Amino acid sequence: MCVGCGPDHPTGLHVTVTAGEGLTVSGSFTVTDDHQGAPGLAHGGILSLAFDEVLGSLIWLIGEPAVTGHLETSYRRPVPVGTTLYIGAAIDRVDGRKIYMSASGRENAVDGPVSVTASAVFVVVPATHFVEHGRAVAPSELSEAAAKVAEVNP
Ligand SMILES: CCCCC/C=C\C/C=C\C/C=C\C/C=C\CCCC(=O)SCCNC(=O)CCNC(=O)[C@H](O)C(C)(C)COP(=O)(O)OP(=O)(O)OC[C@H]1O[C@@H](n2cnc3c(N)ncnc32)[C@H](O)[C@@H]1OP(=O)(O)O
Repeated sequence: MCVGCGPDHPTGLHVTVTAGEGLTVSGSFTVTDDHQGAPGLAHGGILSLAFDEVLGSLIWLIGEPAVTGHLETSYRRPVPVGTTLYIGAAIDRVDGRKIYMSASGRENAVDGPVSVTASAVFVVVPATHFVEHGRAVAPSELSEAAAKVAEVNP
């Protein structure tokens, strides 16, 4: 039910992500009427969510739980409803618990015009972060997340 990636979320972004070379991932999502801000255009906050999701996926490559500390988004072109945004993201450097990342999103093709760029600092946290700070969750929810780590990064 993740609003970014959950396949069963009725109005979520349904972002899909694939690991690339080195510490990179590529993701995509299609902007629907559920993601609209101004008539016919994607809401900027929704686009920011898409970047949080794709950037967040990078943590599965290094196998350490981390959360978004800082996320900065630049909107360079309006993104019409119906667009598929192709987002490439990379870990630029790691400094202690801080993971510096960047990403860019292109319109309708991996080499399409750049619509949005973003940079972020994720901060590594203990796995207990999610148990201590979240609402009570069924153990299966956490084990499904842990299984996702194993699937990507055996
Ligand atoms: C491998 C096993 C995995 C098992 C996992 C199990 C379950 C996982 C379950 C689910 C995960 C699944 C998916 C997640 C995917 C998508 C979600 C997208 C990501 C998000 O949507 S996630 C939600 C939004 N996010 C938050 O909800 C964060 C709230 N916040 C905090 O929880 C704290 O605020 C925290 C932890 C950030 C820091 O707190 P803290 O006390 O631990 O850290 P501290 O202050 O000691 O800082 C240590 C160093 O980070 C620097 N630093 C700190 N804050 C910074 C900032 N904001 N910007 C830049 N740098 C910052 C300091 O400057 C210092 O740097 P230095 O060491 O150089 O001095």
